[in-house]
Amino acid sequence: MPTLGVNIDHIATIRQARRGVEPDPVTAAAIAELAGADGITVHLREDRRHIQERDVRLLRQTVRTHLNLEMAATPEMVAIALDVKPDYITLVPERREEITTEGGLNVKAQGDRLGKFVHQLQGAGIPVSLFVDPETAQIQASAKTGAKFIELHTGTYANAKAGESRDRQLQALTDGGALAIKLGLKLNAGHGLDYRNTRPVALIKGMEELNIGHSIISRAVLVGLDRAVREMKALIN
Ligand SMILES: CC(=O)[C@@H](O)[C@H](O)COP(=O)(O)O
Ligand SMILES: NCC(=O)COP(=O)(O)O
Repeated sequence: MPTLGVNIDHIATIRQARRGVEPDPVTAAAIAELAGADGITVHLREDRRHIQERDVRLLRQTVRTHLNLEMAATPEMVAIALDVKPDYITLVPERREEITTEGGLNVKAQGDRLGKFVHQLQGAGIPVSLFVDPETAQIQASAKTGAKFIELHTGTYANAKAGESRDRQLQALTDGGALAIKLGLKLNAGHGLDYRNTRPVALIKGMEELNIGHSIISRAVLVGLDRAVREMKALIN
């Protein structure tokens, strides 16, 4: 069965709403690890909307499992990554105006450019994963870059209506996973996975790690609310 990488970006999103110090994603990472997370994932976006450089540097010192740094393929981000040295890097596409990641990298069109980043990072001892849609051409192009992993973008599957449409997306993930493994790539998946749609993806043959954030943090807020209100009430009375 795959391991679970917990994405803690969404803790930082709440912190950044007030530009304050809480909730601290570094503390969240430790709690996630104590609960059994196999890895911690953070996406240092170019616009720094949630995770900050300070978080990544502290997490590098505190994470006891493994640290997956998601980032855009740019010279600025590569310089940070080479300095911090996460356990692996996932290169993702970024558009400033997007609410969340909307799809995979176009490795087919940008293979040479991405291959240079892969070479530089892996040459420094940091394995690289490419975040791609489950499409044959993208997976074949990913293998050609020399990247060790791909992460299949599960967002389209997660957003599909349950039934035929979702089944088609699951089949695309299954076929994409089989191709990746045939080409010698290690296989991760993530984006939009939740308590209802994750199990079928976890069962895909050869799946190594699922990176899941938004649904876990959303549930944490709701299951933790009862206790938080009771604690405040006890303090007031
Ligand atoms: C690539 C990916 O799927 C994650 O980075 C996810 O997008 C994190 O959440 P945000 O899109 O809110 O940064
Ligand atoms: N790469 C996917 C990820 O890290 C988590 O995505 P989400 O569960 O927050 O949508």
